[in-house]
Amino acid sequence: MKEERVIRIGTRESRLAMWQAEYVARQIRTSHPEIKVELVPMTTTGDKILHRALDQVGGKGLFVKELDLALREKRTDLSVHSLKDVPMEIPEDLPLLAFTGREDPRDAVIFRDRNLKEETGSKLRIGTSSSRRRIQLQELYPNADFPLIRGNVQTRLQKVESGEYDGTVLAMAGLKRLGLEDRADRILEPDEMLPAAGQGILAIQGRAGEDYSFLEEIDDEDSRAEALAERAFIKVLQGGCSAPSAAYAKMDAKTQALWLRGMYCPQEGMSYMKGERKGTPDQAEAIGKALAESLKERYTEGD
Ligand SMILES: NCc1[nH]cc(CCC(=O)O)c1CC(=O)O
Repeated sequence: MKEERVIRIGTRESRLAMWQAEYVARQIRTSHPEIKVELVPMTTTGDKILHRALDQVGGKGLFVKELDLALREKRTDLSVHSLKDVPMEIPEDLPLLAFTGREDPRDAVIFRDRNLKEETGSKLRIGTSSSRRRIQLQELYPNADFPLIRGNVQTRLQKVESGEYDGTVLAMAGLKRLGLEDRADRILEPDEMLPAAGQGILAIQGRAGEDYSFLEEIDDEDSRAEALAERAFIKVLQGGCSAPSAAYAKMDAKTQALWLRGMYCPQEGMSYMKGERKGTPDQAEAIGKALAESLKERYTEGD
């Protein structure tokens, strides 16, 4: 008798991370009913340190280290991540194998009271821990304060509900996955708030040199091109890891052109610059690099 293949998926324990891992598990089971898929939930260092901005305690890598170790020790076979939390440098032995179809890439503002969304001139307290969100929010709510807020999606929503903050910003992708999209009081279009690289896409990571052909049905070509362009852009600009940056690429379904928009700001407090560039999906990384270089150049020329 053929032995049953078991695939164990490592995931963070938050409700959002668990939903995402279960989503990938379901997709594998659907396209490969012969495979048994199990989740292996883990607490990561990033989840334990809740009182400081991530920028200050080591960045995105904190959410990934424990999952990487589990893959290397073969306690798991795959990790599922929100691509936006995956560092730009990936260890060679643990490649990203597949990218899921993109969920809503936009951000949304959630207010204590829905009417506050019109109060663009008021001194609101809008909690965020992301410099990308903060510097773009400043344009929309110029008189607001942006105190630090940490915790998972539900915790942040509770902190707004309790009145600790007047509002916060969350990704639509997370809200939708958790069935909380009703909470979005003001959805921000990419022109108003350029998303983080990878926002809305799930990345599936595994060990180099193993057979992961069962992921073929999951891997989404458009997401892959968008992810590569966005991440190539950020990689060029990542001098200090706390530099605010944003990148959003979109495959045009009709023309099959790949559009990339990016934001560059060398350091919070300095002015930022946005630009865009178009190409074909096979040029994804080149487009990202080229846009980053050109924004850098324009910036230093004082344009
Ligand atoms: N930093 C936490 C995080 N990582 C990914 C998402 C949303 C889901 C996604 O982008 O796919 C969130 C929550 C948020 O920023 O609101």
